[in-house]
Amino acid sequence: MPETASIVMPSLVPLYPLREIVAFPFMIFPLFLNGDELADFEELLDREQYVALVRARGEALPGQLPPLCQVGTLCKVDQITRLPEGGGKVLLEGVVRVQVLEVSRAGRTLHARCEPIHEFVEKSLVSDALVQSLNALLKIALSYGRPLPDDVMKMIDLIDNPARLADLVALYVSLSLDEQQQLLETIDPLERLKKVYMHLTAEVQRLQVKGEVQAEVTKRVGKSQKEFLLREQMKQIQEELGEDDSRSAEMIDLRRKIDAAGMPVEVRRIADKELKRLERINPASPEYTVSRTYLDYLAGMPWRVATQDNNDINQAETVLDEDHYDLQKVKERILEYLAVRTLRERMKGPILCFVGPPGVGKTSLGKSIARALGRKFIRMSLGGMRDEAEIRGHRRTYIGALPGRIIQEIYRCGTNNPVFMLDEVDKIGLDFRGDPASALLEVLDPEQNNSFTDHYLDVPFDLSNVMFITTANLLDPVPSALKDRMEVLSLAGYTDEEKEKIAVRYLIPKEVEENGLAQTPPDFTAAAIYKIISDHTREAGVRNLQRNIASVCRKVAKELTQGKPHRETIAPETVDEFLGPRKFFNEVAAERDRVGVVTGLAWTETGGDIIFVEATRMTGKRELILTGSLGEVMKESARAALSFVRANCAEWGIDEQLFESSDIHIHVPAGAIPKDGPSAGITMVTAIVSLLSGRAARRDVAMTGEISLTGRVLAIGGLKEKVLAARRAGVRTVLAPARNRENLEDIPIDVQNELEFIFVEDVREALAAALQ
Ligand SMILES: Nc1ncnc2c1ncn2[C@@H]1O[C@H](COP(=O)(O)OP(=O)(O)OP(=O)(O)O)[C@@H](O)[C@H]1O
Repeated sequence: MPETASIVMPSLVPLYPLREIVAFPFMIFPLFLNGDELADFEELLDREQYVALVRARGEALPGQLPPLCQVGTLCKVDQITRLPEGGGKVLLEGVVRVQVLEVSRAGRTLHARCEPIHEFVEKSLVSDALVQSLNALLKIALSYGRPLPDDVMKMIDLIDNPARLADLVALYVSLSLDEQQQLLETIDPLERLKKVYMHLTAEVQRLQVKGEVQAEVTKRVGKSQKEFLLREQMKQIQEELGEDDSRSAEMIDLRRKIDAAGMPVEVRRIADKELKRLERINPASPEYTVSRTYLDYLAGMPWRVATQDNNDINQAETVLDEDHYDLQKVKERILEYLAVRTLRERMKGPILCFVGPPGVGKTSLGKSIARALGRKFIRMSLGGMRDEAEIRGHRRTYIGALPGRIIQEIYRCGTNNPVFMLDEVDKIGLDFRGDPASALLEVLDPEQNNSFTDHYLDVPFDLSNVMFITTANLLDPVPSALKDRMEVLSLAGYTDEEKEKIAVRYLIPKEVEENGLAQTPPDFTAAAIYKIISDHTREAGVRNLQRNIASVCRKVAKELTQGKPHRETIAPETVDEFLGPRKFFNEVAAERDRVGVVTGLAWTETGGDIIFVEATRMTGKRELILTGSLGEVMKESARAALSFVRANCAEWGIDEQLFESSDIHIHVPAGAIPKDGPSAGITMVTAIVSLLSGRAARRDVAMTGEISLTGRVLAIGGLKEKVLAARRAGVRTVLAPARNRENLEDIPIDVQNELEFIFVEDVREALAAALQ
């Protein structure tokens, strides 16, 4: 590169106006010219080696000089290359700044009288600091992505002349043509260096902001792209590690399931997060199974799957009638319930609760409701449930944790609006592991169950479309908070006649079909059915009746396959033959009347039953002994009975002294079965009076009623069940509280006709009727 000091300027130099660039000293640059321009340029040079390149701020007006700047750069022409497509490339090298003193035109060429601008730089602390700062700043710009060729960077490192450094760096800072020209015109090198420094600082700031914006944009826009890339990379890593494709296939499958599950947004977010976690877990670790099972549950829950309801009430009525005999009141109430549900889209209505002894059709009514509505049916027993987690599930932090039974059943059934029958709400327990009843309340309460949160699932699931129905054998033990939310429908039990009809219309066809006898159905005679009912079953419902019919059918099937003659008719003798000796006897009819033994009527889980209250007396010290698994209430009613008899003993000719010298023992046999309730009061009074007065009690008179200390007889519950039990046991007369007279209408007419009913207000009336 020529040194500026060595240049001897000719008096006139060719001048070439530049429009698109500003030429700087030390700059090596090409100038591309078309054919005409090249011809002009060559004419201009006319064997000269130097040319002054000066910026023109616009086109020349005809006959005038172009508007030229005052400062330009004297350049050396290194090479002219003609290009094949026409025109050419002139390679130039900046030598020195020149001040243009005068311009002259000769034809199409310009010449100028110029003066070189010599720069003298004295090195100083300021110039050193500026050079260093500029160097450092350049490196920062470089780190922000400002492109700078390696050799230029090296060159910059070597230059310690501020004037040259300023000119060189100026070439690599983004500047407008005007800014470049200004720099060219700044003669003081330190001043120029400062300006370059300012421009570079501004550029670094721009780069920094641009970098931040870009990073933000990349973060947002590129997230999915990044995920894609990462996933691809992971796939490659897995392949290299030899992990087979089945895992990625499993993930794809799981993702597809999650996509198809129709989860609410919040749940979807959790599922996606869990899936990402799963992808990172080693499939051999137990954690993998835990996470996988959880995702299976999330994806498998019927978030949006529901069956279409059939709202045709007439059709529902037909289904209920098809499946069940009688039960008019209950069916009527069910239909009303369904009708209201149809009219009101989202009924926050009561939960139906079927109460009654086993085998009266509670479960099968639930099934029929599901069939009528076209919904799926789930049945779940709450009996003996003590742990809240059985309903609400365990948190996933527990090893082997699973959702509660409610969510499990919904998951299994695959729709979010099944008919869900919760059996035995009266048997639900409570202990240190929590209160399942309160968890159940959350499930059943229409106010809260649209966001039921199972501990395992840990996200809310809407149970408000589920139709819950509960069943219980007895209503009393049902927790009152639950009772409040339920509408109770009682199913009391059947008379023998009803049972016979149920057998003929429903149970026998069902069992015949079940046992493969549809082609050759045996004909059960009415007498045979009655025989099964009275000799082989003692129940309020028809469960055992169905079992015995099934047993008969199996035996017929066995004979048929053994090639024995086909039994076309099942007569009472056939029943004897197939089912063996009778299992139940008419205790009451068979027994003789005794002193101190009285027939009572009790209401138990299995319906009504007869009990015997026995009283006996020993010499002693006025002690009352009570045995037979009696509950507290029953014990109290025994004490009240004794007090009443003692207070009024003269009425029945009993010596008061007898109480002073006696211990009285009251026992209620079937001692293993717990008994409770106040309704045996009247029976206890009768047993004590019978014992102490020596008058035998009529065995075929059965009684029920609570007593007050004055002898008033108070109302009791479950009269229908008790009456049916009395009839089964062969009782002829039923003594009941006068206040229960209205319940008589629940009792079938044929039963009413068969039994004598005595409604009493005072226990004395009962004594008169029962004692001989
Ligand atoms: N009124 C009826 N008409 C026709 N079949 C009946 C009737 N009542 C009961 N059944 C039949 O008796 C059988 C037992 O009934 P189900 O299982 O519904 O009793 P449940 O009351 O639910 O007993 P549990 O309390 O033990 O669950 C079923 O096969 C049912 O179809």
